[in-house]
Amino acid sequence: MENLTVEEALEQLLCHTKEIEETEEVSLLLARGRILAKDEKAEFDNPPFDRSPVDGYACHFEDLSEAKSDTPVCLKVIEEIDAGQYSDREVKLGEAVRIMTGAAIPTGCDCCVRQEDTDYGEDTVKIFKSKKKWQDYCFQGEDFKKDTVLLKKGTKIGFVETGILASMGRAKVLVKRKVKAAVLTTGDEVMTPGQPLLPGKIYNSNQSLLATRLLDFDVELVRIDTIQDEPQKMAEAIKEIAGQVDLIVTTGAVSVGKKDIMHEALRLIGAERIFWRVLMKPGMPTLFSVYHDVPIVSLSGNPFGVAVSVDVLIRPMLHKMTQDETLAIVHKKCVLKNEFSKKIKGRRYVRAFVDETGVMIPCGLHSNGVLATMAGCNCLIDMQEGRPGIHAGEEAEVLLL
Ligand SMILES: Nc1nc2c(c(=O)[nH]1)N[C@H]1C(S)=C(S)[C@@H](COP(=O)(O)OP(=O)(O)OC[C@H]3O[C@@H](n4cnc5c(N)ncnc54)[C@H](O)[C@@H]3O)O[C@H]1N2
Ligand code: MOO
Repeated sequence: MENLTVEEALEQLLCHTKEIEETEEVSLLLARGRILAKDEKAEFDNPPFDRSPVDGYACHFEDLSEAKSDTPVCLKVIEEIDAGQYSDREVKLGEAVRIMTGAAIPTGCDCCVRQEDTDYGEDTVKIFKSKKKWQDYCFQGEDFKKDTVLLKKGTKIGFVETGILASMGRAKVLVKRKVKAAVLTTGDEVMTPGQPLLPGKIYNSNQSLLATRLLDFDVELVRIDTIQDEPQKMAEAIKEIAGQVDLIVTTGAVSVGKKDIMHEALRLIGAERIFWRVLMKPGMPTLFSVYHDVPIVSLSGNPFGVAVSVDVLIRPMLHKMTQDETLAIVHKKCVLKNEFSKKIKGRRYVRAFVDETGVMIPCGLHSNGVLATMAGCNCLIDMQEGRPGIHAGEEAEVLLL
């Protein structure tokens, strides 16, 4: 297949993408960003006991009905219970316990009084304020009740979820295994940053850009490499890594030049060629193949093409593999704040910045080989074919990055 629309290309990409079924247990502090592999149900009430929300005294509300600042009620203090301690003693009418925030309230008590409303007494205490039944009193299970599903399978674990899991007593958590991917860039003209630049060369920006974006999507990068522009070398690299990954992404060498070696490399290993060329700018010459059930997405070499294709084409595949809802593409309609006067021949993605006031296209060059003007951008404007440019005040379809 050739010259597919973005939607047709996505259909093919997703048709060759499988959900990851394997799970693994990870310790809670390493669970950030992972996807829960099963529902997490509470095995006990939390808190597991009635507790005091104040530093003060626990007692019977009935005893305090007449308590006022000028006519305090005096109660006998029978015990002190600090947080972490537990008492079996029953508190009777006329009695109180000294209690600290978070400590278990003993039986008999039905309210707590903050110490500022007392004389801080040790053996007896004067209380200057009346209370309602269960006032300043936290019940067992007010956070969660035994047998309640607190987190559903498929939830992405963030700081709140790790807190909830910890309060459930989990030291380890069952999560989906991460997607494993390899990033292979081509180009005899590219050099690894950090070396002095030689004539005719440029630095390899695709590798870092792509690897970082895949890390944003919580992908485990099993191999990141630069391969010479020789079909045999690329063929070997793909063969070597295919058994260890769920996805291979390459950049460059997919067009029609003499050194566009991806076509030959994939032929050499007998990969099934699914499609070539997607009707979009940038990223038009994208080539998609499958080798031993592993999808290989070969993106064009232009860095802006890579930046667009990783979100437009690869992100939906990762969404399917992980079922991570945060990877679902979000489209929004926004008002354009400035002008993009180029006539749109085919479908085009334009770098832009969106906020609550609208969407703004950066000035400077918008060529597919130009990455620098994308700095600070947080979205792409999805411009449909045939649109005669787009003007300030018009509505634009935005894809959030
Ligand atoms: N005669 C034709 N020429 C071209 C066509 C065409 O249809 N007929 N299509 C053009 C389009 S559109 C694109 S996109 C490019 C795609 O070419 P490739 O995907 O084969 O990519 P390369 O030629 O390898 O590289 C393109 C461009 O990007 C630079 N590049 C490559 N890799 C990196 C990297 N890792 N880091 C930074 N920059 C990289 C490379 O030096 C080139 O400048 O083909 C057009 N030509
Ligand atoms: O499709 Mo290419 O990335 O237009 O320049």
